[in-house]
Amino acid sequence: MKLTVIGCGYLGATHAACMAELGHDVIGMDADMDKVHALNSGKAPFFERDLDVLLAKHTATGRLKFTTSYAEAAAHGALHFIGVGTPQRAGEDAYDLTHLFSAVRQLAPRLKSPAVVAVKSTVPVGTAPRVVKILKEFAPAGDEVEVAWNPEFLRESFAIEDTLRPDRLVLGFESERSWAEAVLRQCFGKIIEAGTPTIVTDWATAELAKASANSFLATKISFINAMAEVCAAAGADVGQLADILGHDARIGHRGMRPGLGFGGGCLPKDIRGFMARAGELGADQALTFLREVDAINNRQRERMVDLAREQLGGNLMGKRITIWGAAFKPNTDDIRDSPALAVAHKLHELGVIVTVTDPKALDNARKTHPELDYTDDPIAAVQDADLLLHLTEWPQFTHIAPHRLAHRTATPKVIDGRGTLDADTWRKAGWTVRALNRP
Ligand SMILES: NC(=O)c1ccc[n+]([C@@H]2O[C@H](COP(=O)([O-])OP(=O)(O)OC[C@H]3O[C@@H](n4cnc5c(N)ncnc54)[C@H](O)[C@@H]3O)[C@@H](O)[C@H]2O)c1
Ligand SMILES: O=c1ccn([C@@H]2O[C@H](COP(=O)(O)OP(=O)(O)O[C@H]3O[C@H](CO)[C@@H](O)[C@H](O)[C@H]3O)[C@@H](O)[C@H]2O)c(=O)[nH]1
Repeated sequence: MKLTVIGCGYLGATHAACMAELGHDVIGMDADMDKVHALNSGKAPFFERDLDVLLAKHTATGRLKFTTSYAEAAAHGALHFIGVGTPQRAGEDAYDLTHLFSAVRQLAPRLKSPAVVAVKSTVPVGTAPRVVKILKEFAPAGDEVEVAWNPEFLRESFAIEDTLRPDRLVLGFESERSWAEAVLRQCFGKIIEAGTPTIVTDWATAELAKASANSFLATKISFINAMAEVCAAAGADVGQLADILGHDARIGHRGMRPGLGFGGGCLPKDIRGFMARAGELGADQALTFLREVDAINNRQRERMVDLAREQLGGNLMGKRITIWGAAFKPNTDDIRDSPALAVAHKLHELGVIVTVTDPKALDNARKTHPELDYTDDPIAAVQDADLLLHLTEWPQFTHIAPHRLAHRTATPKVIDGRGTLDADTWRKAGWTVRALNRP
């Protein structure tokens, strides 16, 4: 099939490459010329495992190319996925849908023959009819342009795997057995034939599927972090507690790792956007628990700063703290709402000399946080440090032998914010070890 993907960021570039991998003839369209240039030369403009391999493979075969031109995109085939960003509005909880409506507004006048516009961006429930209204008003093909809602559940760092082998496919349409459904079933044919649960539903349910999935995931993380706070107060071990809970198949071990909490371009803004939308719908009471989920999450960052202060004898001013981690989680260069950088920034504000290291996210971090010091080498980073904070659990950090570090520091003290360092080994290597919310 000939199809396009409009918006080629973390989601869209991955989707475009994976659609080519499925055998489709794909044009990715993005407003950012530098991104398009990188993608056309077979390079991802961000770090996602194996994406470069897929991009190089399919830009070479000619099955995948990228453009900044809406005209070129609109003229290429009849299926247009939209994956532009839907960030949080500055100073508000609600979504900023400017990019989405702008993309639809620019695509619409160029749709001269029947087409399907399949939206993947995460949105507040009730957005689909607003997209339809723009298409009806501006697309020459009018009613022959159908809208499908195809929420995306991929996780960064597993983006290709999650796109090609998703847990489920959700396809939302205005009516049963529409042309749009046939088109999307053809597009995802290989995935559907592989036995992927495929749920065909209405627009609103498809939109809500995404908001509620991310709310559940965020709640699970904040639940275990709330338990961690209680464990800390009661002298219990939250690591063992999480393990015990996870053996109950109804709870499960996944997505319940206690620590510094969630960040990234999705969970934080999606729970806030969901609350804002519920408020508009008069259903705000239903989601007040998400306010607490958000508060528990943000509190872990404050607790980390408090623990750092405590480890430094109550005084942060002028101290040197090294932070392992800038990305919001390992195996990505994404620093959107990164818990590690939030802690780094707060410590800097409190007068600490902060040095940050990360295997992939330093370029991004330097742009948004020029106030911090950076170094590529996690071992050199601890030179003369009064305290080391392990805030993003990259395997590169976990694999460093602590005896190689202790003598470099001013005082060999570490706080593990992700619970993945082997405390015994570190203690044997001469370190004072603390973990967030653990005795
Ligand atoms: N990143 C993820 O893991 C993920 C997973 C599932 C869903 N989502 C959702 O997907 C959407 C995109 O997220 P992302 O992380 O890829 O964001 P991103 O910021 O990485 O990418 C968005 C891209 O859209 C482009 N863009 C913006 N306005 C445009 C326009 N008018 N025309 C063409 N291109 C335009 C930007 O240049 C950028 O490259 C969001 O709604 C997000 O919530 C993201
Ligand atoms: O047990 C856990 C699991 C995750 N996290 C943190 O939670 C955040 C989010 O992690 P993860 O869900 O792996 O990353 P994302 O790539 O943000 O993916 C989420 O957000 C995407 C965008 O909406 C969705 O598509 C995915 O299904 C959803 O998992 C990160 O900061 C993690 O460090 C924890 O603290 N404990």
